[in-house]
Amino acid sequence: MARSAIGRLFAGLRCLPVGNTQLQTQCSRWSSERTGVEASMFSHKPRDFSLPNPSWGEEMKRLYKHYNLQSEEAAGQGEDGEWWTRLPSYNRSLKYATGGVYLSKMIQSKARLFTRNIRDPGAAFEYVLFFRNDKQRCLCIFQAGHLLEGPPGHVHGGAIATMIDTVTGTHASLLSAPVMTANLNINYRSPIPLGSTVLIESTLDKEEGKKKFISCKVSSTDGSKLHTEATALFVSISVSHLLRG
Ligand SMILES: CCCCCCCC(=O)SCCNC(=O)CCNC(=O)[C@H](O)C(C)(C)COP(=O)(O)OP(=O)(O)OC[C@H]1O[C@@H](n2cnc3c(N)ncnc32)[C@H](O)[C@@H]1OP(=O)(O)O
Repeated sequence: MARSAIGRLFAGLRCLPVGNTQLQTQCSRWSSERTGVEASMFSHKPRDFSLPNPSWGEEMKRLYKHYNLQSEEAAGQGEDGEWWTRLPSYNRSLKYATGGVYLSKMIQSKARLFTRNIRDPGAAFEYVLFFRNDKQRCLCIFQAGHLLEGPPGHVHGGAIATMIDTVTGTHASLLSAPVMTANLNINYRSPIPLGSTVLIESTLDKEEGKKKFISCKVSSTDGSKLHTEATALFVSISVSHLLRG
């Protein structure tokens, strides 16, 4: 399938070197023309926010180790797709992919990904995403920081929606970037305690032309409690759609 230029650029962004050969192999399939894009995007090596930091609690670290070990083992064996692959995560997009002919140069240079713009580690969104190609599933380990409070002691519904959009949006982007969220339906079943770690899992339900239907659930790490359920629709867009403003 032909990829749009901006699709290749998004793919290039996702495929920055992370020391994971499996991911790089996979990425080179997603983006056959990434050479040159990586080097020109950043003047220095960007921080990968999906790596552990001192704010991570025991449960976050335990789950990260569990899935990352599979990711590393798979990379070592040169296997592709049958294991979880950790997805790196950066806090900025390409300046010409931030969209909008009305953006000033100042705003373009300061634009940062919403979920990765708090300097204080652990204060807001701490998360790491893994992808399993054969099962078409994304899994996110999410630790909700103190700045995400909604009801006392619990996570804000908008913050939960943000994470669901992030996980399902990343999932849809892996299928065919670039995409935009057209519809997001959320059922909040039980509150998420602030500071806790939860699992967010997404599954591809079906693809229809430009449309990707993805479902998602947020649950406690032992699987005993369902916090949130959602369905999302993503629509593939063209370069001109982002540049329209
Ligand atoms: C790294 C972190 C990843 C995070 C990911 C975050 C992603 C986001 O949050 S994106 C920001 C929020 N989303 C937006 O701002 C999108 C605003 N909406 C739009 O730009 C457009 O309406 C857009 C792109 C969704 C669809 O427009 P367009 O490309 O013209 O598609 P269009 O031709 O109208 O529709 C295509 C198909 O989708 C369907 N569709 C479009 N919107 C909807 C909708 N809201 N509900 C149901 N179906 C819809 C149409 O019916 C059509 O179906 P079919 O092909 O069967 O006839």
